[in-house]
Amino acid sequence: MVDEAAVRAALAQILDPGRGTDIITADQVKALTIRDGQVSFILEVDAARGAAMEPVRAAAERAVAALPGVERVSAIMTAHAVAGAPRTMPHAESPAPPRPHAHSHAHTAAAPAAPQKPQNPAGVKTVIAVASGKGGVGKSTVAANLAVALAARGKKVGMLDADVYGPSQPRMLGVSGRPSSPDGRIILPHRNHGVTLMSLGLMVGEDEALVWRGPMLMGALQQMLSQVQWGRLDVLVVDLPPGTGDVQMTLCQNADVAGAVVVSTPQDIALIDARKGIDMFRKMGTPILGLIENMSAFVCDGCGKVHHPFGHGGAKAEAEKLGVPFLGEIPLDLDIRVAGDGGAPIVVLKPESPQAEAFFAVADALIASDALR
Ligand SMILES: Nc1ncnc2c1ncn2[C@@H]1O[C@H](COP(=O)(O)OP(=O)(O)OP(=O)(O)O)[C@@H](O)[C@H]1O
Repeated sequence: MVDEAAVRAALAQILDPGRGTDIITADQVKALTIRDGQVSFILEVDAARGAAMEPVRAAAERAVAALPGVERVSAIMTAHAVAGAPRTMPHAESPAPPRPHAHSHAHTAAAPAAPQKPQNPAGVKTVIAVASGKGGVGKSTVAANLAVALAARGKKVGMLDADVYGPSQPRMLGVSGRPSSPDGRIILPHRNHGVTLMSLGLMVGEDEALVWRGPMLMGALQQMLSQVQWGRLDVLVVDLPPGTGDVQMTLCQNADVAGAVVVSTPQDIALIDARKGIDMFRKMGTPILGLIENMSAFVCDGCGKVHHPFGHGGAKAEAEKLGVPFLGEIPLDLDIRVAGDGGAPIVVLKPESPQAEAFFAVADALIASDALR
């Protein structure tokens, strides 16, 4: 297994001729992620030298690919924010998305085309990502309730379940069965609770998705973005896998993401991870629409007292510190879990409940933001 130190050591051999130092010393390598032999990172470059840096990016990718235990490398360049400059310089990877059964293929570096702004799927006005730095903080629960709350407010809503390591939206939105494809290319999504849904879980089953390898996952995500007949949508909510990695990058390269909503519990450790997530989106040039504190307060059934099992207010304080909007608190509540796990989110099941109100408040905050105008 390759580790971070080995990857950094390999990258420290790569010189940026423009600066005269190696890319590690120049602190140009960001968001380094290693997962099961798959390495991804961002190479931060000066906007003016973007094209000239492609050989450096390719060399960095090759250096890491040569390390024992590395199966695939994905390095993308981002430019420092300069007014009017492109946000991300996509590399040309797998333009034709493989079918779900396609064999994994080695990643090869290719020269980038002129920087271009990624396009949203046909008919989709706005794409919003729901992310978390850490697993199990309730990101999918929040995404599902947010989607149905936005639909209840009159928006045309789609949900793309890109949580490829544990696609749970079919279960949460009460949908099952493989989507049909009349011509073998266009995929017809399911629809329930006013939300149009597509999930890798519907194509291959929750368990099978777990054993997929990076390139297949990336191809499947591209396929879900481009081949699903989403129809006209005001907003496509994308439920991302936890953490920072390939899926997040692939999404930002393949859609014009209006912004990311980051879900965290009030705990320190979850917040540290949320911070990393926020950092990655910022590096990708994706705006942060706000932070949501999930599992915030717990109202005891017996005594009616409010408890804070994971602490309280951490996300709000963190949002202030990071200068991102705080979108609201969602209580830790048995009904939220039972409803979500049963296929009808609490916003659908008990729309008048205080728990549903909490989700509606977040949806309203988003509707009021620039992203959904
Ligand atoms: N506010 C809440 N109150 C009670 N239970 C919750 C709440 N939020 C989420 N849960 C429950 O916690 C579990 C994990 O939630 P969920 O799957 O949404 O998390 P996740 O962050 O998407 O996880 P993963 O990253 O593993 O996909 C689920 O059983 C869900 O019903």
